[in-house]
Amino acid sequence: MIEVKDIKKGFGEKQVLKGVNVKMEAGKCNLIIGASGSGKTVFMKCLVGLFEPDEGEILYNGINFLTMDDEQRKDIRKQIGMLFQGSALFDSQTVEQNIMFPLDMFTKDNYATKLKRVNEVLDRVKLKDVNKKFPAELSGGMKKRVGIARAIVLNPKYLFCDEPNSGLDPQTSLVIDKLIKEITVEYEITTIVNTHDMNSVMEIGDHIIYMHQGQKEWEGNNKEIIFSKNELLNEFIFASEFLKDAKDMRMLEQTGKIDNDRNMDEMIK
Ligand SMILES: Nc1ncnc2c1ncn2[C@@H]1O[C@H](COP(=O)(O)OP(=O)(O)OP(=O)(O)O)[C@@H](O)[C@H]1O
Repeated sequence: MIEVKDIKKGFGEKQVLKGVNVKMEAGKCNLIIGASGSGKTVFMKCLVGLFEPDEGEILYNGINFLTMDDEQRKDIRKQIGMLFQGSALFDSQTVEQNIMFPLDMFTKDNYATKLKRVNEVLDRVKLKDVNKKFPAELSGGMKKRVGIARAIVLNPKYLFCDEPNSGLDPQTSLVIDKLIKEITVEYEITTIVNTHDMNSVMEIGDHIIYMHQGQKEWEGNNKEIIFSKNELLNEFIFASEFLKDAKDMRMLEQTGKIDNDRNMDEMIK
């Protein structure tokens, strides 16, 4: 679990995070949503230690990340897997070398042990016969799977995903979302996803945090978001056709003008 207590972060005069409080539990996909510039990336960067907040606490399983010494921080970093936008694979390295990289960095295992682990995670993300391929030879969806395999190769307790669906078609996005969700549940990972993808919100949003101008404006799950009466959230949602349709459908249902749950269930499945 990650618990964030009242973190604030500014750059010069500009206050970007204005006191964010949130708890993100293990085994759940915690999605950060919000308009461009609302502070999602700054928030994520504070959580992983790329930015130092000006105030507040970030507790990793109860221990404050911000007051840890370098060794303790290194320990936490080992427990963090990261899936970057665009997968961020090393182009000049094979899939196997890409996934082995964190093992080379953080373990003293021999090659055979590392290869066994690489093959285990490749198997988990359902990729076959790609060990010796280079990223350029893979589709966008396959690259994401390699990115996920690399992010989980050290058995992380925490997984950070920055726009995991960027550049993917809707069908491939769905497959990647499901994979992230399955892995989160299976290995009890605390997963944090920064996303603009409203399909993801509905698909894997166990816990959705809506950021507005550096503050947590709303939180809830993918069922609750449909009923939310928060005006700022609704305004944000209504910019997305998909969620707007889902909300409209639910409202029609509630006013008795539609007596069919099936369509709605299909939409929010
Ligand atoms: N290193 C920095 N120095 C100064 N200002 C910054 C820095 N990083 C971010 N900001 C500012 O913080 C604000 C929030 O930026 P952030 O990148 O967190 O937004 P976001 O919600 O992630 O947006 P997007 O969805 O477009 O990625 C912006 O006004 C941005 O200009």
